[in-house]
Amino acid sequence: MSTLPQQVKIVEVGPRDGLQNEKESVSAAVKIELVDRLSRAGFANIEAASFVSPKWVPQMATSTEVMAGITRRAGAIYSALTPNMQGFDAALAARADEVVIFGSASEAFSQKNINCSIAESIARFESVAKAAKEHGLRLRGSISCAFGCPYQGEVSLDAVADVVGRMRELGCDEIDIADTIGVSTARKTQAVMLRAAQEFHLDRISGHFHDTYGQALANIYASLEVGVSIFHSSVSGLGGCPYAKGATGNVATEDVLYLMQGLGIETGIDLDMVVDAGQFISQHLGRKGSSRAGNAIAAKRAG
Ligand SMILES: CC(C)(COP(=O)([O-])OP(=O)([O-])OC[C@H]1O[C@@H](n2cnc3c(N)ncnc32)[C@H](O)[C@@H]1OP(=O)([O-])[O-])[C@@H](O)C(=O)NCCC(=O)NCCSC(=O)C[C@@](C)(O)CC(=O)[O-]
Repeated sequence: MSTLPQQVKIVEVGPRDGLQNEKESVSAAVKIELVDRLSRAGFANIEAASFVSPKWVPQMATSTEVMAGITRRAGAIYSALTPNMQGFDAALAARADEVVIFGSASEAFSQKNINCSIAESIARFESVAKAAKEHGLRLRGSISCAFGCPYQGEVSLDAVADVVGRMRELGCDEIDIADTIGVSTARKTQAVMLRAAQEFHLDRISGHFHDTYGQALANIYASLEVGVSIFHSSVSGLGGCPYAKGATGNVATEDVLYLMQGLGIETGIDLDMVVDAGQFISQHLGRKGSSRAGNAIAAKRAG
């Protein structure tokens, strides 16, 4: 049996990846309350904002207000997506601790999501990366469609490795390997992670899994087996990408925490408080949350 990491970092992406796809506008006050609840639950890293064009993703238009209103937990990292210098300047002004440049391993998705080719996106990210270093901000690179693309289908291991290498050259502190449309399965996940690890430090690679085909937890376990120790998840399983039709939410944080608890892997996060945060946002959105563990724990509490 392979040795699993003793502790992992869970990056909570619900306030950004989770909410960005909601059709009805969610007020800044609700987003702030959500981030604050997650901060109190113990997350060391929360993706709280996205400084993208409001014409492209209207739900994220309140990002400045959200960043100004949250109560920051000492030492925690609050991240924001920044596709270009306009986004970077806004993130800097909003006191983001980490900026996220987001590219793709698929040419077709790159065009749909950020309106440029992969090569153009890397050129655009250069100035963002340089500015992040100058201002002492952490820099994260996110690579969409590393396991498959809704527009072009297959994405090769070499295509993923190429973008990982480019993100490394830009000076990323962490690189996310994202299954945007949740199509991967366990062995494929391991192959992609191991290929990415030929280009970048394994302990700074994160797995970002959507649960569209119900494989996210299996993919996380498979990633643990090959030594990945950073995972993204979304409270209550919120989410989807506006430019990946049919993609469902990220893997639910409650489910990931329940898995880690069972495996005896330390996360530093209070599962009960995350369940409460999940109930809070689900009630606000007027629907039942999609975390299996979250719903089971809430039902057990209710007797
Ligand atoms: C990248 C652009 C801006 C290019 O969009 P563009 O139209 O090519 O950009 P442009 O430079 O020509 O600017 C057009 C307009 O957008 C404005 N603009 C330009 N930049 C900004 C900015 N930063 N903030 C606010 N406004 C901005 C700019 O000011 C201008 O406004 P106008 O003059 O027309 O009024 C656009 O394509 C965009 O915003 N895309 C964002 C798409 C997005 O947010 N997708 C979801 C996040 S990625 C994701 O979810 C995947 C991930 C990370 O979770 C991992 C995974 O699961 O795969």
